[in-house]
Amino acid sequence: MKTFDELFAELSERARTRPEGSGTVVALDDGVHAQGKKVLEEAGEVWIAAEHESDERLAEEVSQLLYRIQVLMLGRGITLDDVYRHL
Ligand SMILES: N=c1c2ncn([C@@H]3O[C@H](COP(=O)(O)OP(=O)(O)OP(=O)(O)O)[C@@H](O)[C@H]3O)c2ncn1[C@@H]1O[C@H](COP(=O)(O)O)[C@@H](O)[C@H]1O
Repeated sequence: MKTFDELFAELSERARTRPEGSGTVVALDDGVHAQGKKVLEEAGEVWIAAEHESDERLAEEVSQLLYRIQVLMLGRGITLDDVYRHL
């Protein structure tokens, strides 16, 4: 189990060290356009799960959306503080 901040730290490290086999490295190399499409896709899956699926499935879809949001943030080079300033 990990928090939002811990996942961001882990993904930042993946971006820095680019380990072989990392899906995050591939997603970052795909660029911001593809990263944005993934955010939209996952957001749609969250919506569908919220209306039609179990709490467990919804939680899983939300986790994937949070992951895709973080990949997009890293793709654009913004930090958690850049976002938290607006909360
Ligand atoms: N939390 C996640 C996470 N959530 C979602 N995903 C990716 O998103 C996919 C699910 O999204 P989709 O619904 O688009 O599934 P899919 O269509 O079957 O997958 P694709 O063909 O689109 O890749 C998963 O198969 C993962 O590839 C994640 N990939 C990685 N993480 C975490 O990120 C960290 C770094 O991971 P790596 O970079 O892979 O080492 C680790 O802690 C992982 O647990």
